[in-house]
Amino acid sequence: MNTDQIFDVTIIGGGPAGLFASFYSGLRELKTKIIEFQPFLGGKVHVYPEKMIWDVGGLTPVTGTQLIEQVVTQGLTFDPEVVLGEKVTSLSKDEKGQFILHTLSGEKHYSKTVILAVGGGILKPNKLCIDNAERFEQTNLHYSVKSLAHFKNKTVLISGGGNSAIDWANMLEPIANKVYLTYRKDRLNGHEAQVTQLLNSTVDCLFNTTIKDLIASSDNKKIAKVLLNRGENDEKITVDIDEVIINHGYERDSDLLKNSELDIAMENEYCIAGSPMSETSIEGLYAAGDILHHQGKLLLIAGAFQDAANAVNKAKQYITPDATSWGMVSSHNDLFTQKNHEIIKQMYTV
Ligand SMILES: Cc1cc2nc3c(=O)[nH]c(=O)nc-3n(C[C@H](O)[C@H](O)[C@H](O)COP(=O)(O)OP(=O)(O)OC[C@H]3O[C@@H](n4cnc5c(N)ncnc54)[C@H](O)[C@@H]3O)c2cc1C
Repeated sequence: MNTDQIFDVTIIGGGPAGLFASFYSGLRELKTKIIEFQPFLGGKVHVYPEKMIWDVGGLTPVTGTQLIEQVVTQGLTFDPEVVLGEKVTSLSKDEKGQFILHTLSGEKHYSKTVILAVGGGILKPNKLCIDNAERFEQTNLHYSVKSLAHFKNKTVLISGGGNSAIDWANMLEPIANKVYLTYRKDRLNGHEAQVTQLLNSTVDCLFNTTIKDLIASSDNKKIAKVLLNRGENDEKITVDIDEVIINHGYERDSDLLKNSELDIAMENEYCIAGSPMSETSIEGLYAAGDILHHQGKLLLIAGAFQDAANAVNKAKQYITPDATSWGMVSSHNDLFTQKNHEIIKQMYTV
């Protein structure tokens, strides 16, 4: 990879916002690069691959996995350069006003404009604070649910009392043999309807308990039992389990914004204070998706798409001031003539 090339637009983050920005940037005929920390594209949706998503306009309910497939395919329509497994650590501008993106690997990337689509930063699940717990991560200790089928007819213990833990408990209840929920407090901390559903279900809620120890199977490969402590008297409870799911929230790595020498106006510790047109306080630097706050913000994937298109349109006009303020709609856009031709041919070829 030649990182000396100057791109028109470099998008940091390959979630829904970054991928739609990539598609739209291609539609506006901008030379585009995406840099993503994870070894895969799709962003935070990977946290909930099997959940149903209903509120993306024009899509009947899709699973997280199906949405990822769609946004990745769309995002790659115009063959952007994609750099995976790379963390952008800071941003600066050179004397010509071009952006330099500094990365953890030491590579530098150069761009006329940058779109920050970094969501809430790099998400790392808070791990279970038990010595050597990580050895079970290859077998039956999970920090997310990748496949509901994996838990079919199993005895599952979920640790956590927030929305995600409650959600997984409700989703796994009809599939698993038995679901336990351990939570350190005496009351759950989730949406009312979901909490009511959980409390009226067969899920066994073990309030005021915390995981004290993981007891291994005889071959030492899996967790066989979980030892819980209850309340101030340290009452001990042992639960036989097949699978353990930990949902203790996420640590956010937002080093990029903290380390950058550009004075990017922030709304709070995590969100960029931008305009409804996705502009930031820095010329040529735009933002889209969860990272961006503005007056008309819709904190949904649907809102991320609008931010992304606005960011690209602004980038286009920054580079070419007399360019139109938005791109030609796709149904009339000549860019798609060849692609449409191929699709129609496939549709009508028996
Ligand atoms: C459990 C759950 C359920 C949800 N359900 C829905 C729903 O039903 N409908 C809905 O509309 N929304 C839902 N959301 C919210 C939705 O997932 C987010 O709004 C959406 O993912 C935001 O997209 P994004 O591209 O802004 O950020 P993200 O999806 O967070 O993507 C940001 C990407 O940037 C990368 N990145 C961050 N920092 C760097 C860096 N320094 N260098 C390189 N890469 C970096 C990250 O690795 C990540 O891949 C849900 C969220 C959760 C957690």
